[in-house]
Amino acid sequence: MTPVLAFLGCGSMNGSILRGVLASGVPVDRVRATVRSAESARPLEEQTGVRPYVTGEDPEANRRAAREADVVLLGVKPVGVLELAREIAPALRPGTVVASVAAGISIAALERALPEGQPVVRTMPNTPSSVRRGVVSVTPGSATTPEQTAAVRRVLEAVGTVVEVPEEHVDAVTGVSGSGPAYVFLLAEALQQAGERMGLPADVARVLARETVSGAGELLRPEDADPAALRRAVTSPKGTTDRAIRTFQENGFEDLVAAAAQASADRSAELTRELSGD
Ligand SMILES: NC(=O)C1=CN([C@@H]2O[C@H](COP(=O)(O)OP(=O)(O)OC[C@H]3O[C@@H](n4cnc5c(N)ncnc54)[C@H](O)[C@@H]3O)[C@@H](O)[C@H]2O)C=CC1
Ligand SMILES: O=C(O)[C@@H]1CCC=N1
Repeated sequence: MTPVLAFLGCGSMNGSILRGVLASGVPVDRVRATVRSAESARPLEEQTGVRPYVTGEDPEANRRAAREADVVLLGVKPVGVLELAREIAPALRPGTVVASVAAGISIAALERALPEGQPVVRTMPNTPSSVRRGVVSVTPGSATTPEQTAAVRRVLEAVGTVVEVPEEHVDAVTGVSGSGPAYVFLLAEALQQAGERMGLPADVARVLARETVSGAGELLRPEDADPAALRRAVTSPKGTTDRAIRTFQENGFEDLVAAAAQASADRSAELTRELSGD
């Protein structure tokens, strides 16, 4: 039997996982969702068929969804996660697994906010989950059994690739794949701007940039795809790409990407100190 999944706080990230889960064939009646207002509820219901519980109309909304769930996914902004955990604590059954998608909320902090022994899984997903092309890390809590971790893995495997990591690696995962889609979109924006600067009409530059980034992504899709080999296949010796790649490298492209990923990871660690108290 498919477990009942409750998406508490259904914005960008939890909404992406919810959409991916439904696209994988999980029936709507196995899904619960909560949002704050009727304005957010309407588009979610229209797009997914899930009728969310609205916290602004029903103060019991989060507890109601949590009570009905086998797996709860906490999807509010980091600053609200522990408060939400404390709010739903009285409604949880002992075996309900509480998964958090939040940056900066440690397993210890989450466990302190929940009833003793409550199974917890910390995850770091990304938004391509909505089209079932996410990649997500999972880290089980101290009271979480392998079966309970497997239950969360099954939910997330429906929306992408799952890796299990120790908690000390979560900041780095955040720097690479949690924030990573934004780096790729930034590249698409920059390519579009470059096209426009060279005189292309905006609509042409836009389609060239979008299709280049998403088409290149498709080539990377097979498990054995090698980005360096794919790059070499575009790069003729002394040709146009060779000149462009040299320009990237002479201007510190790899170091820039490493610094950006590190900045995301550092912010994740900083959030943990600010919000989790450990
Ligand atoms: N956006 C992303 O690409 C990623 C986000 N995350 C994590 O996901 C979490 C959510 O981030 P986003 O989805 O970007 O933010 P968001 O603002 O789009 O979504 C949060 C949603 O929760 C709702 N909400 C707030 N308080 C609530 C409450 N008490 N009860 C019910 N709903 C409530 C808000 O109205 C909003 O719709 C964060 O903790 C973030 O660290 C993790 C990985 C990637
Ligand atoms: O920007 C953020 O803080 C969240 C976490 C990873 C991606 N988005």
